[in-house]
Amino acid sequence: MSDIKVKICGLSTEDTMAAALDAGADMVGLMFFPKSPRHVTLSQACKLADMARGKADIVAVTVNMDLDGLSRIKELVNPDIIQFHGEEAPESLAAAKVMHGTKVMKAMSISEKADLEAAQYYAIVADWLLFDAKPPKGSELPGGNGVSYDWTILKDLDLKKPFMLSGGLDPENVAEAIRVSGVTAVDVSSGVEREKGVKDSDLIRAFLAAAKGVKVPG
Ligand SMILES: O=C(O)c1ccccc1NCC(=O)[C@H](O)[C@H](O)COP(=O)(O)O
Repeated sequence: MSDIKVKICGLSTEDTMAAALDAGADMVGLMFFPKSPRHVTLSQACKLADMARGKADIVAVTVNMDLDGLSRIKELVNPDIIQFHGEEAPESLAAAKVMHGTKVMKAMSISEKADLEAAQYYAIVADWLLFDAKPPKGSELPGGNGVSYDWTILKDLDLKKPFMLSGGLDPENVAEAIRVSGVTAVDVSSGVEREKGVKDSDLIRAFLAAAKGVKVPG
C-alpha cells in the first residue's frame, strides 16, 4: 500500500508553506500568473522555495509564459517542476525541458471525457499531467477556481505517465474523489483557503490528513 501524493498550490506565505511541508506535502506550487490572487514576486518565491528545497518538489505555475520569463524563474527560483497552465503546445513543453532541465507538468481543462483525448500527446513529453476543471465562464483565471467535474471519467485512464486530479477539492471531499476516480495524486488551492487567495494552515493540515489517509495499492 502506498500514500497518495499531494500538491498544495498557490502558497504565498512562510507560515502556510511551513504548515504544508510539516504535514507532508509532496509538491508545493508557487504562482507566477500576475492576475492570480496567489501570485508571488520572484523574491517571495525565492524565500519560499528555499524553505521547501529537498523537502517537497517546488512547482512553478505558469500560464503561456515566454522563454525569457521561464529562464528568469529557472535561474532565480530553480523549481523542480514547471507547470504549464495555459494553451502551451507539446512542443513548448519539450523546448522548456531541454532548455531549463526541469521536469514539466501540463495542466488540462476538463469538463467531459472527450477533453482527455489530447492527454496522450502531452504524455509523450510531460512528466506529469494535471486534470483540472474547466474555468467557469467569465473567470480570468485558467485554474484555482474551486470548481469540480465528474471525477469518475478518470477511472482506468492509462497514460504511462503520472497524473493528478484537481478542481474544487477540499478536506471534506478529497477522500471520495480519490476513491471514485482511482487517482493516486491530487492538487488543491481554493479548498485550503479561508478566503480567496488566503491559505489556512489548519485546512492545509486537514486536507493532507484526509488525502494521505486513503490507501491505494502500490
Ligand atoms: O490558482 C490560481 O490562481 C491559478 C491561476 C492561474 C493558473 C493556474 C492556477 N492554479 C493552478 C492549480 O494548480 C490549482 O491548484 C488548480 O487549478 C486547482 O484549483 P482549485 O480548484 O482552486 O483547488
